[in-house]
Amino acid sequence: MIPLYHDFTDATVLIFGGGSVGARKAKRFAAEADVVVVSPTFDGRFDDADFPTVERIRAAPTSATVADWFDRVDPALAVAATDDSELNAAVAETAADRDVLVNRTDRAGERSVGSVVVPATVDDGPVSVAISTGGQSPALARYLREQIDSEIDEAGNMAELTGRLRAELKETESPETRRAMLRAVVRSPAVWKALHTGIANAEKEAARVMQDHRTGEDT
Ligand SMILES: C[C@@]1(CC(=O)O)c2cc3[nH]c(cc4nc(cc5[nH]c(cc(n2)[C@H]1CCC(=O)O)[C@@](C)(CC(=O)O)[C@@H]5CCC(=O)O)C(CC(=O)O)=C4CCC(=O)O)c(CCC(=O)O)c3CC(=O)O
Ligand SMILES: NC(=O)C1=CN([C@@H]2O[C@H](COP(=O)(O)OP(=O)(O)OC[C@H]3O[C@@H](n4cnc5c(N)ncnc54)[C@H](O)[C@@H]3O)[C@@H](O)[C@H]2O)C=CC1
Repeated sequence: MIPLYHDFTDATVLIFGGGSVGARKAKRFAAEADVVVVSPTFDGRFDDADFPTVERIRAAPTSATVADWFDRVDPALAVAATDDSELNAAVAETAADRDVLVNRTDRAGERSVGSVVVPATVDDGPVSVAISTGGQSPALARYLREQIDSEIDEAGNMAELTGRLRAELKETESPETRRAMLRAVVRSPAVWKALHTGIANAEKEAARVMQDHRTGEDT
């Protein structure tokens, strides 16, 4: 399995199963995609006040009718999240036939081409860290996510700050100098510390680090 980030803007994700797992995946994908959930029953968390907008269709597809739902919805990704492993298998098979990505939630191994796993993720602004245990231990993925979450405080602001500096330095510096300066800024404890007190302070500290670097001083 090779990690990739996939853009789901304007794409549809079709989820079979409206239980707790279907709800978790629906919430995840609704951050970007149009989500359609097909299920005879829906978990209470679909009614939570902060639950994103998803289309709920009350129906119980069978292995014979799964393909009709693919025709109707034309998804970029299908999620098999029912508690019926035969139906989940039919979803995976139909997706494979149509070159549609598939996330099978009731399987940790025996994946086929086009299958994806949903990692545990930490987001901070434009920064996102994804953790997979290769399907071995989702509980560990969750634990590591919690650890990393507290460790990358301010990473989003650091990304925005160095993103801006990077654009500026592209105009003025050689690639070698730019790389050395940006590496120095993201490694500077003083810049990380300054981020906690506001972006303006961090900008000043970064300018100092870059200047020190330009004149060859130790940063
Ligand atoms: C293969 C994968 C397929 C996929 O869903 O993409 C998969 C499969 C299975 N999960 C199972 C169980 C649990 N899953 C979680 C939690 C998460 N599971 C997620 C992903 C994945 N789960 C993919 C692999 C990711 C990887 O590579 O590590 C996370 C990371 C992302 C998300 O789902 O959003 C999310 C944490 C989100 C977060 O908190 O950040 C917990 C922990 C908990 O709930 O506290 C438990 C109970 C403890 C345990 O069993 O470990 C079972 C057994 C079901 C049964 O008992 O029948 C199967 C099927 C099987 O193992 O056969
Ligand atoms: N990947 C993961 O992170 C996890 C995966 N699982 C797996 O996911 C499966 C679902 O787990 P939960 O959501 O907790 O179960 P659940 O029992 O809460 O939900 C199952 C849902 O599937 C629906 N369903 C049943 N037949 C259907 C059909 N023919 N078409 C569409 N929907 C149908 C049910 O109405 C229900 O809403 C479990 O069987 C388990 O194997 C469980 C825990 C975590």
